[in-house]
Amino acid sequence: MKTEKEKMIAGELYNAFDPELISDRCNCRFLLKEFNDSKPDETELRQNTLKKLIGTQGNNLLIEPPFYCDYGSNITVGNNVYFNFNCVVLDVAPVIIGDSVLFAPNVQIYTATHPLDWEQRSQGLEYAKMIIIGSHVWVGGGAIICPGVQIGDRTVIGAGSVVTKDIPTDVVAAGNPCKIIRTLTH
Ligand SMILES: CC(=O)SCCNC(=O)CCNC(=O)[C@H](O)C(C)(C)COP(=O)(O)OP(=O)(O)OC[C@H]1O[C@@H](n2cnc3c(N)ncnc32)[C@H](O)[C@@H]1OP(=O)(O)O
Repeated sequence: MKTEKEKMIAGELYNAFDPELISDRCNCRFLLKEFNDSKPDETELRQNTLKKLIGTQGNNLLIEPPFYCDYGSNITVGNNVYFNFNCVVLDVAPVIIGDSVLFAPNVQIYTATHPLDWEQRSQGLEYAKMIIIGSHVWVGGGAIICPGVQIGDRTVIGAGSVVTKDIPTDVVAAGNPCKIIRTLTH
């Protein structure tokens, strides 16, 4: 039988108040506090904390505090990834980010979702859908990436967008809901 954690990662309905998950979130919050309370010149402390916090990371991950996430362990980032101030990643399901990706301030990445059926919601059951962001993507300030979305390589997402559906490679897309506004030729 699957544990609640295994169900969560697999995108199935799970109980978020399972003791193992509560403990994982608590550990994550201690690491976030250490990171977010660090001083600007405590580079080594920040890097060491990020190594413990983020599941898999390439070289040169740079995150401006404050940063928030649910588990950290479900985040995979490639090389040269940058998060500006106040980004939120609800990594209930995996969040996979490619190389050389820029996140402007206040970007929010939500894999977490809840049943639309109120009776299921009131039982405390929830689920999550994986998010994949390709390489060389730039996500503008305040954008919200909704559960299950994939964003293709080299694409630009405009500030304030709500990305509810997949966005292909090599486009500029913006708005709520986020739509392609032009194609990029390189
Ligand atoms: C790490 C960091 O990133 S820190 C920097 C933080 N900065 C940002 O977040 C800025 C993000 N930049 C944007 O959102 C820009 O508007 C861009 C990149 C999307 C502009 O892309 P361009 O292709 O140059 O779009 P352009 O300015 O020509 O606008 C084209 C149309 O899209 C609209 N548009 C542009 N940006 C947006 C947006 N964010 N939301 C909604 N509509 C938009 C324009 O109003 C215009 O509409 P119109 O044709 O009806 O007049």
